[in-house]
Amino acid sequence: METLHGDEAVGAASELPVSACSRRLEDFSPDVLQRIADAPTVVWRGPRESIAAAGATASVSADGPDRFETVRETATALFESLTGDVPRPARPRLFGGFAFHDGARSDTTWDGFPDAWFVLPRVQVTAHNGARWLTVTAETPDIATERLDDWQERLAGATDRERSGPPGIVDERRTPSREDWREQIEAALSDIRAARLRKVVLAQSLSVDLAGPVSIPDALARLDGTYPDCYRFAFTPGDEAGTFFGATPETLVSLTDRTVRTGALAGSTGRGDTRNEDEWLAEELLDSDKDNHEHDLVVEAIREQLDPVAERVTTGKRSIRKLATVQHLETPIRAALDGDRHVLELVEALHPTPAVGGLPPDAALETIKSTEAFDRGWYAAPVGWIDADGDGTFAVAIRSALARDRTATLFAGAGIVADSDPDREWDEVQLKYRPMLDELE
Ligand SMILES: C=C(O[C@@H]1C=C(C(=O)O)C=C[C@H]1O)C(=O)O
Repeated sequence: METLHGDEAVGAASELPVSACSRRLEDFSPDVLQRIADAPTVVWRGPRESIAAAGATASVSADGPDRFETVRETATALFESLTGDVPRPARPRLFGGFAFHDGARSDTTWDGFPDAWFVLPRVQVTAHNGARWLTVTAETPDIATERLDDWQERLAGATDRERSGPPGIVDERRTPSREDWREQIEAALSDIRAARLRKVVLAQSLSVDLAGPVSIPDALARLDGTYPDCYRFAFTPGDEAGTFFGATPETLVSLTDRTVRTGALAGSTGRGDTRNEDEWLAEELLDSDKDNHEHDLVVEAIREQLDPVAERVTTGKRSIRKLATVQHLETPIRAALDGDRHVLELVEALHPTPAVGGLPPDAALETIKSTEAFDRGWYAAPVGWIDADGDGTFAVAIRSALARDRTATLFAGAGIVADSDPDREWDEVQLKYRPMLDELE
């Protein structure tokens, strides 16, 4: 495996010949690869396609503020040296993600997850529109063909097994405590009143000890059922790193050719126990000045980032996005770009949107860093894929957890604006833990 780091990455990648080949597969269970492959592994499931991948023909990691550019340049060089004819849905892609902050780490929770890490998998299984493909990459066409035969056999030979349930939680630690949270929110509110901030998204972390290890394939299978229109993802960069997984409703950006799909998702309430209560909560959210303000800031910021690179930016109708435990205000945003751009240029411009960061961006990031007593790592940061055309899809990695051995760390946050109430925001964060907690307890 070729591991490329920082500045060396671009030169090394362009010298690396890579061959890809692919074959249609008959029926097999989509989570087989995850169960039988060693790290690194990746799972990426969107509403329209489902991908599992393993091994590394090449990988790139980068640190610091240049991490987007390093990955973009390395990816471009790597794809230039890629040969082989593969049907579009099965095309080889680089999968990976970024850390939320570009500064130094404040603890060891995220060891094994660089500030940026992307992998060109050796083996990739793609399900799209009812068809399945096995794609492999290798240093030479001969090795690729051998690998294709080998993996086809291994996948066909894997037997089904019983699914396990959630492992169960034996202990938990919350950061911050409820009291500290109140103080943090009050401090943010006073910055908002003093006009130093307009909005800041403050997060919490919940570390749990488990009665046993989590089965990520089984957790994802359950998340598929509960969150079919979310991005379900799992990244395991190495043996020791653990797995960062989740089911996020939030698209950061999806680029196909010159068409950008994104959206604002901000402003939250719970789900009702009855249909009437649920509708009442939705109406209240649609009418809430506080939530509409919180949401407007996100729409405005995304439009502002896209305007300089777009011929046209269009904003759709604001509506309610209902998820199993929360409902959000959502506005779809589309843009037609004024020229060819790499998806990572857009990722860099958009991350973090005020849905997970705040406004003004620098003041909000400083507040987050000085307030949160844990490292966000990859939480609320971009995760997704890039292809040879520079297209790709990135989601915002919320509703997520980092699982390692018999522990897991969950993360969730809430947007603080004038009129936010610390106790309501606390409750909102607890609802946002639910998707991951339900997989653990
Ligand atoms: C920050 C999170 O969610 C974000 C914050 C929201 C809000 O404050 O209303 C809603 C959706 C997300 O954009 C999270 O789930 O951790």
